[in-house]
This record gives sequence, C-alpha cells and structure tokens, in this order.
Amino acid sequence: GDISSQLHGGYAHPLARSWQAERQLTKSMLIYPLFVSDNDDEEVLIPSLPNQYRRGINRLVPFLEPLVHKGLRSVILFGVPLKPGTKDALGTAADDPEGPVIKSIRLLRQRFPQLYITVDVCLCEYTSHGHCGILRDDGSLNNQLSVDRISDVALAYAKAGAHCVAPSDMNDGRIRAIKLKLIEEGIVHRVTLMSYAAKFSGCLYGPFRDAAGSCPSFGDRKCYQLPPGGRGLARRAIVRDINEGADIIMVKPASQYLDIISDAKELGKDLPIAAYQVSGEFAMIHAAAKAGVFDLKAMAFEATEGILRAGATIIISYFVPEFLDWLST
Ligand SMILES: NCC[C@H](CC(=O)O)[C@@H](CN)CCC(=O)O
Ligand SMILES: [Zn+2]
Repeated sequence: GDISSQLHGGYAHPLARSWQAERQLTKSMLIYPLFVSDNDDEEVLIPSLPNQYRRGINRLVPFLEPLVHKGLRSVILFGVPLKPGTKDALGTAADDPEGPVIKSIRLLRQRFPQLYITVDVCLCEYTSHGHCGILRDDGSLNNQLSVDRISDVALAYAKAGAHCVAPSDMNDGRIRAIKLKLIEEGIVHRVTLMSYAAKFSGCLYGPFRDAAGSCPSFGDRKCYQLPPGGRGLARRAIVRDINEGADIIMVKPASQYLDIISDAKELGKDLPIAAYQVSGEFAMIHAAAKAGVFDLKAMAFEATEGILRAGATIIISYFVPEFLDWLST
C-alpha cells in the first residue's frame, strides 16, 4: 500500500518503541514525599496510603540510607504535629525552630549532603481549623495575613537549609511574597521556589489528609484550590506564578489533569514542570492492582508515561522507593 500509511516499522523493536517517547523516566526526576511527626521515635503505617509511614526524626536516617544508596535524589517534607495543643488559628507551629520540619531539614542536610531537600509550605497541618491559611471571621481566607504567614514559614525553612520551598496553600500572591522575602534575606540565589501553581480541589487527597491530620474542620478548599473544570483559571494561575518568580511550576493532581500539565509546559516552556501523583491516585492504583484490574508495576509505569508525555520532567510520587528498584538510572 501507500508508503506513508506504514507506521509499524518505526516501533517494531523495544528500543525503537522507547525512542518514540520524548522523555524517559529517570531517578533524578523523582521526589519522594516524607511525613515527619513530632513524636521522635515513631514509625506508624498510614492505613489509607499503602506502604507509607509517618516517622519521627529519629527514624528518618535509617529509612533513607538505603534509598539514597539506590539513587534517591530528592524528598519533599510534610510536617505532622501530633502533640496536643500544637495547633492554633495562625499555624504558629509551622515554623517552630524545634519543630519536626526544621529539625529534619538540618538533619538531612547534614547527613545526606547530596540529597535535594524540598519542603512543602502550608498551614493546614498546623491550624486548629485545618485550612491552608489564616481565616477571617466569616471563615474565608484572609489573603494578606495568610500570605504574610506563608512567606514567613517559607523563609524559615529556606534559612534552615531547604534547597526548595513549595507552597501548597493556593493563597493569591504567595509566590511574589516568598520571592521578595528570599531576596530581602539575601538567600534567593540558593533557594528554588516551586509553585503548586495549578492545584485542584477534589476527592484525591483523602489518604494524605489521614496521614497529615490536615482535614479542614469545616467547609472545604473549593474557594482556594482550583475548580476541576477551570482550565482557563489554571492557565492564568500558571502565568501569574511564573511572573511572580516561580522557578518550577507544579500541577496537582497529575493523571486526571494531563491537559493542565501540557498547558503548563506550553505556558512555561522555559521552566521545568513538576507533577504531583497525589495520595488518591497512588491508593487507587494499589486498590485496582489488588482487585486484579492490572499489574501494579505496569500501571505505575504507564501512569508516569502519561505524566511525562504531557510535559512534566519532575514527578512527586509515593512510588519512588519502588522506582528506585525498578529503574537502572
Ligand atoms: N496543603 C494542602 C495539602 C494537599 C492536600 C489537601 O488539600 O489537603 C496536598 C499536599 N500538598 C495533598 C497531597 C496528596 O494528596 O498526596
Ligand atoms: Zn494546606
């Protein structure tokens, strides 16, 4: 038949099939989420998040040592304050110099000099109301107070030694505020600002909230995380955060938002794009594999193929320990 109709020859061999992909998954693309609590010696399985644990600071090094040896390059830290009385309306504990996050930043920088330490910046784990900011009397986010507080927390983490701060709060203008404080402090040259620029509200964060104890005590996050149908809003938020000084743009969740990842790559073609395969995506793949829908490893890889194809070159995933075993580079 007509020669232009013949495509099979271009992917007849496994290597030729791998050449068809613009981006290949490598260990250096992977960031592994860690839950660090203020109970120094605990190591507690998180029931809704398969194989994931909440750990106290004394359990981090023994856990990470073999992973670093296998090629783990980066982690993202989430603080989980468990001590009663820690939470308040302002999320005061978020930048407690004796808190689990700041102590872990110092420990990991000292113990694993090559490990790139990313730190999530938010207040929802530390506020009594569980929202990602400081509230007005009517329960809505007070933008000015929230942005002031979030940028103070980001600065504290950066001063403690974080290579990267990643504000997941979704308050308007927090990227600009963080960038300005890093500049004023004279450390902007050594701190990456990764924005959760397009982060959508929805039902895929449940297991994380179980792990982090970060459920909103009332209402929801629909007035600050993006509405799932808001493609235009996401494009506007991505452009805004690039203009406010973000060094990396993140889209979250990942597999249900591949068009947004593609938009982020188009709008931020000169920046690395990150994607967060969230707790619900991860738990769903495990649950389906357990139900016999597909092989776990095959689906873990197929999900990342889509995320890479859409344009991400950084993936935050709870599968990272497995990928360190499954990948050769
Ligand atoms: N700061 C918000 C945390 C947010 C979940 C939520 O909206 O509660 C994500 C963490 N950045 C959840 C991540 C996940 O589900 O894996
Ligand atoms: Zn939050």
